[in-house]
Amino acid sequence: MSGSRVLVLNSGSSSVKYQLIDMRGGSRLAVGLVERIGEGGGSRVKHTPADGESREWTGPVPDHDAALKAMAAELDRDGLGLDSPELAAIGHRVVHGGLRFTEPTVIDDAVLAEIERLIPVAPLHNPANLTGIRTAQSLRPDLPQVAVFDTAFHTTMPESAARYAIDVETADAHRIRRYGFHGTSHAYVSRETARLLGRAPEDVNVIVLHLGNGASASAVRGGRCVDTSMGLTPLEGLVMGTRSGDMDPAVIFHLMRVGGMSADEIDTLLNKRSGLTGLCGDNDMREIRRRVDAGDERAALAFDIYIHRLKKYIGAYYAVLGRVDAVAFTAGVGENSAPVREAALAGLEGLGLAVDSGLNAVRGDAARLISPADARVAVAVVPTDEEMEIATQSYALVNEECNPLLT
Ligand SMILES: Nc1ncnc2c1ncn2[C@@H]1O[C@H](COP(=O)(O)OP(=O)(O)O)[C@@H](O)[C@H]1O
Ligand SMILES: CC(=O)OP(=O)(O)O
Ligand SMILES: [Mg+2]
Repeated sequence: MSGSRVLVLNSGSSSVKYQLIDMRGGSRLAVGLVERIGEGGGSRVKHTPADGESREWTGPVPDHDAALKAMAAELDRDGLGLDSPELAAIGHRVVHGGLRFTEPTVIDDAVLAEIERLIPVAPLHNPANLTGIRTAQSLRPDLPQVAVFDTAFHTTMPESAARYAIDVETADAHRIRRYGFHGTSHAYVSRETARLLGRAPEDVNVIVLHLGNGASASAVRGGRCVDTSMGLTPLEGLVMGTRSGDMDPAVIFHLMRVGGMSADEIDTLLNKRSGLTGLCGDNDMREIRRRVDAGDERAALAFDIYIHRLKKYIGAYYAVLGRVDAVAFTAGVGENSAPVREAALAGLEGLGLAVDSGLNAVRGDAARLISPADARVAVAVVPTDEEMEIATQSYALVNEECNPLLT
């Protein structure tokens, strides 16, 4: 293998994020985002080459295939086209890998079929991931395509955390268990937190709070995940932008029997019209905080419900781990919202958890501590970098596959 560049694709339900990374030195040659895919003329493309101005346009991007072609055209304009011999691999974030995929995997027809089979348990994500892979294959059929699975990091969870307390035969027949998601981020952030503390990951217990549009918490003991808040699908756990997180499953029967709703309608309700959006009409934490500060009661209640759930998980994972060295906040909300971080830990001084309000208010892109100097448990803001992690894992895998001494 001669090339040293990896293109990373993170295809979501209505967006594609991409980065072209040179693995010699780890520099990002281009970073881009196609969002609001399929929303008529309202799609937006933003492309930033490392050595040039950002380009931004809005216009029709009808589907994920078109989004990837728009990305390819933007890369071409910078002389970074997909036909470059410098490209060593394309790395794809794939959300659901079931139990089969515990490691990054070179994609072949059997891998594609398995990702497709898992669509019912990741209906918002796996279809977009598949389109990303198929379009990338059509653009560069000769290049290794690598899948890096959100579920992989969580496969170390013990059965006591991974199983639901339902009839074992029924669960096994349908492979119903807790898989967990955002694993690439939880792995990266827990490792970076150990580095920030100047300790080996094997010696550190961390509660990672990945708070983006989708949100999940995990308990990481010595670098291995022992529990996480998402389950069979990315619907369980924390209150999210548009997803409900935990609730009594009987709500679903009630909505069917008494509310006359179909399974598909309830699926849409819980995945797309719930969470912060369902509670107050907004899913963006910036807007919610603006409304809270202006005295909006619905936004204030939505914020309180979000924080209450988060605090419950922090307490639960404290108990699961027994000893906690650090709590790490990451992703869009975790990295940027000082009010969320402060409220989530308020009143937990008895657990050794506290936030220094001066440090918490400082903005920045680097991993940093926000707990008081004498705190028993470190509290950190650790920006996640799923793309670099996917690129690193993909590049390592294709190099390994090319090394005759290793095969
Ligand atoms: N400056 C900010 N302050 C508060 N929240 C923010 C800020 N910037 C982004 N966010 C939140 O982060 C969310 C997006 O997080 P991100 O991790 O990018 O999500 P995803 O990867 O799921 O698209 C937004 O919906 C918004 O709620
Ligand atoms: C798994 C998941 O919820 O991903 P995202 O946060 O990208 O929607
Ligand atoms: Mg994300």
